[in-house]
Amino acid sequence: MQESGAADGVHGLVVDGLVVDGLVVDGLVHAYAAEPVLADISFALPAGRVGAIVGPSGCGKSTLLALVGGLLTPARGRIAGAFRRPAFVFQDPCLLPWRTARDNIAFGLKALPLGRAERQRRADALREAVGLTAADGDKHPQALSGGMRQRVALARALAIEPDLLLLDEPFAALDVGLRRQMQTLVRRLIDARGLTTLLVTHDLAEAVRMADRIVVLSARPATVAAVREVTLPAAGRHDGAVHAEVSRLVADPAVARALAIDDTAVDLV
Ligand SMILES: Nc1ncnc2c1ncn2[C@@H]1O[C@H](COP(=O)(O)OP(=O)(O)OP(=O)(O)O)[C@@H](O)[C@H]1O
Repeated sequence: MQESGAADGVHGLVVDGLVVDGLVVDGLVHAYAAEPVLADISFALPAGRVGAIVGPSGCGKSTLLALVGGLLTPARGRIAGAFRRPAFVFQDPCLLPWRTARDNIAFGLKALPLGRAERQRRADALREAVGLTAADGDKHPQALSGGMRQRVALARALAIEPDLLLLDEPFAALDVGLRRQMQTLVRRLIDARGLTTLLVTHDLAEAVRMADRIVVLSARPATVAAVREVTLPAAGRHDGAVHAEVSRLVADPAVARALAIDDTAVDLV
């Protein structure tokens, strides 16, 4: 692989003479001090698709996401893609407690050359898109439920019109019913924007519900144990179909080995 277009700030990759459009992670290695975390990570994600990263606890999933989003610098390897504006959503919504929901959503827009009225207009449109009422928009975070706070965090991430969305266990703190609602909502918002998205999750069913491609990491120091396509159409991810797809994945020896799944653990996913 060779990089192209670096001079104009666009980092496409040329593979066999073709420019690859999307995210390419190539031979990534990372360590914290002397502790190796990622040993050799390579995978690609086509533009506009959703990738999920799954793997055993502590294998380096969040570290990989932070590297892709530019929060950390890899010891070796590279990340390529024509992305200029990544946005993160974490498990903790990290809202400013002294600002209303609407102002939290509008916060990132302060960096753009927009007047206050336009910032508020955009924030209101996103507030509505994530299912919050005008009255919710006037509330401070402590007056919102956990699910509502996560909707604000999502709207804030989308407000900057990112070209890469990075989701780190965004629904892990929500109860099951709410998690399903949020998975459906987020996938709909991603599809409407054609937004390239990488999701870290410990939940294989969530990966199947939301992603087009699943990257399975091994235990630390992590390598890529398997990359699997989700074969369900985005519109057909009802519980039965998701369960069947999860069963197919856990029966896959490379996936099962990496996630340390045996027959007795299938019901846990
Ligand atoms: N800032 C840091 N400094 C030192 N070590 C770190 C740091 N962040 C993470 N680690 C260590 O790196 C390893 C990978 O952590 P990371 O959070 O990336 O894994 P993970 O797969 O996302 O974990 P989990 O499934 O538990 O959420 C862990 O051993 C963790 O303790």
